[in-house]
Amino acid sequence: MDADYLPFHPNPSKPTFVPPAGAVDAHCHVFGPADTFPYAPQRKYTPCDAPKEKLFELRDFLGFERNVIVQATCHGNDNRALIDALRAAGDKARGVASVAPDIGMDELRTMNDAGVRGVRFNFVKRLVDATPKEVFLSIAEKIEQLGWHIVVYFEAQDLEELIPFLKQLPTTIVVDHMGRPDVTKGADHPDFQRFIALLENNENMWVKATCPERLTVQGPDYSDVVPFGRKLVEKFPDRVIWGTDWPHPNMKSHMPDDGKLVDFIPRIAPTPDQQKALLVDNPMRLYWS
Ligand SMILES: O=C(O)c1cc(C(=O)O)oc(=O)c1
Repeated sequence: MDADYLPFHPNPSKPTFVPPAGAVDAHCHVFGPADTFPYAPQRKYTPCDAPKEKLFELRDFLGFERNVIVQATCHGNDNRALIDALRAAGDKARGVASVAPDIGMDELRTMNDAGVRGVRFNFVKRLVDATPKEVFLSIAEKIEQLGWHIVVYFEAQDLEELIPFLKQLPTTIVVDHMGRPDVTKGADHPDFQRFIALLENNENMWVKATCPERLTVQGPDYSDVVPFGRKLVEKFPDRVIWGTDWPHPNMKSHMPDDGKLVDFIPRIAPTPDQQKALLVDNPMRLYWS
């Protein structure tokens, strides 16, 4: 583990908010264990181990029933830890993989049988080296045949340049972590309004109302992130999903208490209908239908 790497919270608090029956933690990861599933040589960080057993324990403790496990960049295109976790969870988990452009349809079908339903395209420069757009487009063509979708992780300042590429993708697209807005600019700032307009004009684009702990500048009550999450839930009630982002890679300012992250949900989705759509209906439609 990197010297300055913060491990996940050792004893998260029990949330006050009780998720509705069938709730899905729709963005989380498994790391290693390194002696069984080594981290990728080309990784840009070395995390602590965060095995599937700990993820499933947290799922039950927080009151969720299912996970969508997203391949993290520390494992590169080696999805073995993800597949292992999916096979252990059976119908309680689905996955989003990271694949190389030369992957065959047989291997994709095997991943689909294990519960993979999407691939991830990462544009965050501190996490990955750039991938040529045509490489991503060739992967998109293959996974479209399986009915999979594409999760995209980018920073707000890169959005403008990415829009033409995003419009070329033939599948549903799910944007990680609210598109990482600069919360100091406020939810009415043109930057976030442009992101809202992009989703309004592209019905195939979904968004994750996740990671207040990464976006806040005020600190662990995350109040400066509430307006952003609430706006997305109000504008896109049937295209928004939520997740813990456990085990929270690369956190520097603090390590979030996962119970407190769950208590963030009613602040951005105040009504039971919004909570059911965010936590059950939307992720079930995207990953279990
Ligand atoms: O902001 C991050 O550092 C981060 C990294 C990864 C990953 O390494 O895959 O995934 C995330 O959802 C967030």
